[in-house]
Amino acid sequence: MTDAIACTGLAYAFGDTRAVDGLDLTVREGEVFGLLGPNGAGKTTAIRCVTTLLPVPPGMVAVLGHDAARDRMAVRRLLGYVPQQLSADQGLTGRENVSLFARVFDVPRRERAARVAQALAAVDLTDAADRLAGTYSGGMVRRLELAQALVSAPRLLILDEPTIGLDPIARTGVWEHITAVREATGMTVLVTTHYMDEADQYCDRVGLMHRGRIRALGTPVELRQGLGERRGASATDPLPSLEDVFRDVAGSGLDDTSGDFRDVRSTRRTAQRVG
Ligand SMILES: Nc1ncnc2c1ncn2[C@@H]1O[C@H](COP(=O)(O)OP(=O)(O)OP(=O)(O)O)[C@@H](O)[C@H]1O
Repeated sequence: MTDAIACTGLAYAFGDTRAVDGLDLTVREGEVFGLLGPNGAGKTTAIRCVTTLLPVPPGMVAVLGHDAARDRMAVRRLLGYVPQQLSADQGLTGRENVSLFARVFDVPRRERAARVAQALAAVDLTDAADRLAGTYSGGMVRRLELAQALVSAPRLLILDEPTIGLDPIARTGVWEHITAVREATGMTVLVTTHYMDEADQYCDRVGLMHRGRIRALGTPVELRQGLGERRGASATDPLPSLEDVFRDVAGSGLDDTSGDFRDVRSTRRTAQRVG
């Protein structure tokens, strides 16, 4: 089976900052894969390389068998992307927002209305579809963005911190919709999150990224058992949490020196606008 994403020695630098530094990563078709890591680990940069928004040399990134450098348009057609920054226009209704994406992604004119309605229904926004997005709650806005990404029926859905700034109930709502769409369509989902409990509950596999590379990879249970064994825990001891694994891998990455001004500013701005 072709992998949904294959990154081989992926590297990307902003000046002297090596944001992604030799990333090897395979995401299998049909799985929900969580990319975790402290602020500044390189998650968003890696995602932007996969989505072709940042240019990479041939051979570093393939999406469903298409090289991101050689076959950029094919890659773009296969994926739906919900960035950290909000992409919905608050002056348009939910339906208008999704229709705009349908046009941009060349959904055939005859099918457009039905596909827009289907995408809105998939995220439970049918009743609110004709209200201005500016009147939506934070959770509804995130679901609307999910509908925008789904309307082109992508085979790979990429979500950068889809639940940031949401309350626990809205977070659960977003995840339940992601899970339901994945089950209905079999699409692959790559998601970044800082919420370890979400990764533990909803991701089939997770990769912990630190300083531009994957430092641990596996199912949440495998990673938690692995840490338990390294600590010499007995079979009856409770498993360490995914957060313990994260601290073990990222170590100093979780102290006050992780990330920089830009990271804090962008995270706050996103959280404020969603919340
Ligand atoms: N446009 C840019 N210009 C300069 N440096 C950048 C730019 N984008 C990212 N960086 C730097 O690259 C590194 C990786 O950033 P990136 O946003 O990929 O991390 P991240 O893991 O997504 O972080 P977060 O969890 O805060 O979103 C950081 O040191 C960041 O400051």
